Amino acid sequence: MARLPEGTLMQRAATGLAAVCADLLGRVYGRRVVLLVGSGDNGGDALYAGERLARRGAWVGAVTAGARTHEAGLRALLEAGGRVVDRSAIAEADLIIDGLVGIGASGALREPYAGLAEEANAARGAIVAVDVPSGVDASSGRVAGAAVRARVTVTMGAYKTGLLVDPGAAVAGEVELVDIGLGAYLPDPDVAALTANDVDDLLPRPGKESDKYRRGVLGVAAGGDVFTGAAVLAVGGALRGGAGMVRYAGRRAPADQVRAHWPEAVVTLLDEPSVEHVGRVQAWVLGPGLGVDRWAHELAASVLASNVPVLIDADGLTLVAEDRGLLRREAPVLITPHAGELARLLRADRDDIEAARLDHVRRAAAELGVTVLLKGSTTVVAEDARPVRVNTTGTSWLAAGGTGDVLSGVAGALLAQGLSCYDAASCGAFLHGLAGRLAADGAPLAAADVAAAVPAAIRAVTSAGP
Ligand SMILES: NC(=O)C1=CN([C@@H]2O[C@H](COP(=O)(O)OP(=O)(O)OC[C@H]3O[C@@H](n4cnc5c(N)ncnc54)[C@H](O)[C@@H]3O)[C@@H](O)[C@H]2O)[C@H](O)CC1
Ligand SMILES: [K+]
Repeated sequence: MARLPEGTLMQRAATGLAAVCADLLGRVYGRRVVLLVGSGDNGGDALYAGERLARRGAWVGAVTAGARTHEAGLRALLEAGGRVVDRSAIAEADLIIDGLVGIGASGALREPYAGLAEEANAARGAIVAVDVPSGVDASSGRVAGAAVRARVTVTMGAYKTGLLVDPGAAVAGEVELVDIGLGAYLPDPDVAALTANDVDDLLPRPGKESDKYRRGVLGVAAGGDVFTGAAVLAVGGALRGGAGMVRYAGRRAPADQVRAHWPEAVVTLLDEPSVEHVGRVQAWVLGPGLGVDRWAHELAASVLASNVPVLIDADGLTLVAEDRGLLRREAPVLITPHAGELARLLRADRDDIEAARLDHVRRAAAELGVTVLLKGSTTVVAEDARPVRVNTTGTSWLAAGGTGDVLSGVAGALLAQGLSCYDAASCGAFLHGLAGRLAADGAPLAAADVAAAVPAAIRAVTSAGP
């Protein structure tokens, strides 16, 4: 990389930051801006942005929180007409710029930083965080104590992992990237996010020589006498996810429901808990609504005895948590737990998993020797020796019963079409999240709407262009 004069990167960062703040304020002249300034370069960014806003006529006050303050930045602010103020100014601000700490932070915010973060959160002014909201660990999204809750985070050079993964993502607000000319030098090589173009490249498409068998046949072993709907939703996801054919295998009640909803599916009514006579499939989805009784356990063992990839979800995960030996097989396994299910599998605490999702998803992949898709407000996919893929689509409206069953069907269909567990899981999560957004469009959705919106999501990634 060519050498840049000292301070150039910070000037670029401050210019981008000031532009976002000015946009948010609408009119800059006469508005009150308070800077929370820590002792490092994060505070420097805030001071130089404050200088720019002061030159445009804003009243700018800096609350200096650290033992030291970025000297040149403070001088620039004072020369532009800004001032140092005490913390009582926070409550009256139209805009608060959080420059307490950035990527140089370690551990929970100490005082007076923690108290300042709380005061800013309680104030009426919008908060713009510099690089990351202070209190969020930039490399993992962990929040160990107090954290700033930003309206917008202006991040420098590259998206930090902590802005994509909860709980960090939840307090980052809208994330604006400022290109400071570092290109691809900053991103964490252990974390990646698929773009629409990546998904477009990975998605299997039927060719001239395709027929329903060659496109990929998915087996679905799901649903029981209690949860018949899970079977219907998983099959629906699979049909919309592009499986050439779906073979459903199960008990009477769910089988009747699947037949009624999906005449396209080939239904085998099981008298015995075995899939031996179901016919050839290229992958299985095992578990949604299956139950956890002896019959379900035997059916799970029969599916896992096959030599094709298996996606395990919901009750299937409870069964393998009780009998981890079921996971010992040659063919690949993809598990799709939420935090509670992963807690049972790892004999860990659910809250610990929620607080450090990246660490736990990596640990699960390594310890269990399978691909892991951890569901939640940010879905993450891990496989040993690969970067964790963080899903960037999705919406809070997807937190609704049955949406996980649809995801199983979509990702299972991609497995049956020949994608690896890693790609099927991450493309499945991407499409499912996008389908959720399209289906919700700002209002509640039902899981069946998500399955119905999967083709529109596929069309959207296809037309995203290079
Ligand atoms: N890296 C780049 O190319 C650019 C970075 N920019 C900005 O600079 C910050 C990183 O600055 P740095 O000085 O390294 O660290 P911080 O300002 O994040 O914080 C260090 C400072 O804070 C104290 N501290 C650490 N942890 C805590 C804590 N838990 N509680 C209280 N105080 C804490 C520590 O003692 C240090 O004094 C980066 O984020 C960008 O904003 C520029 O944009 C230019 C390019
Ligand atoms: K910050």
